[in-house]
Amino acid sequence: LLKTCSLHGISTFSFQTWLSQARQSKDYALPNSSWSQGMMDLYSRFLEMCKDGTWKRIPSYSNSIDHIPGKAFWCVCKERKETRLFPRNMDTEGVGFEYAMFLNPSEKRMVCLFQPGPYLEGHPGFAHGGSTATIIDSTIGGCAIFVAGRVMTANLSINYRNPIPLGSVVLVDSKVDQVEGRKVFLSCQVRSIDGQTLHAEATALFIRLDSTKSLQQQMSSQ
Ligand SMILES: CCCCCCCCCC(=O)SCCNC(=O)CCNC(=O)[C@H](O)C(C)(C)COP(=O)(O)OP(=O)(O)OC[C@H]1O[C@@H](n2cnc3c(N)ncnc32)[C@H](O)[C@@H]1OP(=O)(O)O
Repeated sequence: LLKTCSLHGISTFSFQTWLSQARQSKDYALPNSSWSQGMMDLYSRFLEMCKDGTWKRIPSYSNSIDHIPGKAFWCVCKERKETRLFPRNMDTEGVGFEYAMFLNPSEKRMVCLFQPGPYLEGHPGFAHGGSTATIIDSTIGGCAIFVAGRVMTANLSINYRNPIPLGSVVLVDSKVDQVEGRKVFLSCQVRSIDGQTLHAEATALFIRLDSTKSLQQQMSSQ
């Protein structure tokens, strides 16, 4: 029997159930030697806030399926061993997307600590806008999935305000603003650690894929 919990009236899989499903895979959201002191300090600060249960650290895997609560339902193909979650597609630590996410369920909020590496370069010394879009989509998407279940990005609108230096650490802060039927509206800001520099801000629309059944009902009927 699947355990579920209710988040502001929305049925979601229990965090523990999902964790136990994904426990065999390598977790890439743990500190490694490429993380700067700023990244480590921010990570420690959020870990501290996890102690009373307000925030939850979100593990990160190289295969997309491992991220999905109730992954058996999502997995329309049998095995996808050759695929990789896009932001986890580089084997060398520190060269691409280094990131760790934390979820605040009661605020319907997901934050992502992001350190862009040298292979994400756009203009010399700065992160490519597409890499910024990727980390925003992943953070907002993770937030939407945890709050609403099976969703896909329908619209993502980004205003780039200040370039992100490669090797710096930024905080991607996203939240669900509104849920209207199958539509989940979210917003996001990307800021420097000290909060003084706004790098980007975004709004997004995600669509819940099954209009008739909750995830709980879908899993129960399998
Ligand atoms: C922990 C980390 C986890 C990792 C997270 C990774 C997240 C990554 C997320 C992604 O990048 S997903 C990949 C990019 N997205 C896609 O490829 C989606 C492609 N589009 C589709 O598959 C479909 O268009 C979609 C599922 C989004 C919607 O199709 P549906 O047929 O289910 O919906 P429909 O067209 O019936 O529209 C439902 C409602 O949404 C509205 N809608 C749909 N698309 C819209 C749009 N683009 N803009 C505004 N409104 C939109 C539509 O008007 C309608 O409103 P009403 O109910 O009021 O009539």
